[in-house]
Amino acid sequence: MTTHSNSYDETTDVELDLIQGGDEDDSSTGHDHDNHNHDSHDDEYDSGYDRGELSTEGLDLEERQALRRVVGMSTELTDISEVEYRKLLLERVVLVGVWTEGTAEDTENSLAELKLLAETAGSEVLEGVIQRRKKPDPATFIGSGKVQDLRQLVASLGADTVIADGELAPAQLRNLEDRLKVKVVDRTALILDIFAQHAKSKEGKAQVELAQLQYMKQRLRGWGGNLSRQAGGRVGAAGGGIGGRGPGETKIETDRRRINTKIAKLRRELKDLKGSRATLRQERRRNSIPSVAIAGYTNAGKSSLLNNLTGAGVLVENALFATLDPTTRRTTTSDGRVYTFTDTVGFVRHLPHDIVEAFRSTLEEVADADLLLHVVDGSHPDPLAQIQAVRGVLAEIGASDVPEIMVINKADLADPIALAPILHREPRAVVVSAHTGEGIDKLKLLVEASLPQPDIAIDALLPYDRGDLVSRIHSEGSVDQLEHTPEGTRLAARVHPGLAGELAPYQVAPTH
Ligand SMILES: Nc1nc2c(ncn2[C@@H]2O[C@H](COP(=O)(O)OP(=O)(O)OP(=O)(O)O)[C@@H](O)[C@H]2O)c(=O)[nH]1
Repeated sequence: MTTHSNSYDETTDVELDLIQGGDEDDSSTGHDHDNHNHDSHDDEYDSGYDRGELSTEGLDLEERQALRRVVGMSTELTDISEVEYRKLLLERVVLVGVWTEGTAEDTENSLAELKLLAETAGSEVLEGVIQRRKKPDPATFIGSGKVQDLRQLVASLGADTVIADGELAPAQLRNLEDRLKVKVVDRTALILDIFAQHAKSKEGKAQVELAQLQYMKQRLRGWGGNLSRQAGGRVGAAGGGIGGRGPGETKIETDRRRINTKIAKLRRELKDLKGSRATLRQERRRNSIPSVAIAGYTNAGKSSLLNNLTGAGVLVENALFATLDPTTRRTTTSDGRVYTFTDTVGFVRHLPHDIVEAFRSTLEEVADADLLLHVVDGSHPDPLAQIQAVRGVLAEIGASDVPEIMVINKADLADPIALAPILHREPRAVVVSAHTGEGIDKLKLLVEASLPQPDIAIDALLPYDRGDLVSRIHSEGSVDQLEHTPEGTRLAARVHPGLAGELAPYQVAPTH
């Protein structure tokens, strides 16, 4: 990403324009690998089309009326072209970050990622500003002088939202809103908002709502008397724009007690849902079906990899956090043993703690797995930072001990020279492309070799009415010899302990 200023002065506040509008070359933003091209102010709404998120179906009556008021039309919503519609729904956003540690590039990468997050949430990013400071200003995040500059910038661009690249304390948020006169959102609220948009299952929705309520509860006091955050109060992709989706103002402004009651109710619901998920997992475990979890940074290509490995047909989107609900697919090893792949929620730098907590039961899929495929986007400018962020979350959910294979994806886009340091550090890494299929066979072999092996030798004679056990030996174990005798099927095989127990009555030789 190109910046307008090279003068990173340690002592003074330096403002960097990161995201350039209008005529600037988009390649300068350094993340065109994602095919996002939203920098222009006046066109380019195409990636929204790709994600198919322009459906007007989700709008309720109030939103339809609001939209009609805005365009001054008495016709039906469907008369408005999709592009017009999209323009009306976009929040016009200015990003602001504080560079306190690391290199300028780290801060720029973080802001570039914030831009993708904002676009995923359905915003149009007009400008990005970074201020060099020793630490964020406790009152206003950026220095008070810079707040004035930002206010002018916001006014001149006609922005309606400012997104801070960090988690704002309630007072910082209130002060910034007071001074900037527009809505202010932080990175955490933005991520929660994306999760709210993408949650599909009952469990996913409950998890997101729980995380949002926790976030809001801590900020109850900070929000009194500020700009309205009434859900549906402005035209937004799903009502209310960033920070307005999910539980709206009505819930927030009542009182802490009501929020606590709701939190308790959600926790109970989640406990029940967790129970059924655990039963399924136990069932898999009882049958000793090995499980492989696919984890990694958001947009690394986890769903694409699952599709390539299993033909799962899972939706793949060039959007952050497209998958929130775990998807499990069965597959077989080359010698016919059944095992599963589970694709789960993507990770991101500074994944809000409330999210990790709320998604704990989902993330336990990863902690419980026999093997972990850690997918890395090999074409990303800073894959090592992503690897670090993922490992941080893995540690937080107790999954550090799960044996891991690192899968460096998007080999078709990646620069082999840039991958060298990762391959050096991660000797078990496999380079693949979920798109071209490069490296996938090698990965499959490595996965098969890393699965827990059935290791109890049996020699059983199974009567012909126990064909069910014969097929289980085939799918769960490894058959060495098979013979059809007048009394039944005689099998020498290696199986897992659970199956060995069930076969005990049919043993013709002691186990060893
Ligand atoms: N060129 C290229 N693009 C890929 C490859 N694998 C995935 N992609 C693209 O990367 C984007 C993200 O892919 P997904 O499979 O949805 O990634 P994910 O990790 O499941 O994403 P989240 O669910 O958002 O965390 C999509 O646009 C894919 O088409 C690859 O091997 N090569």
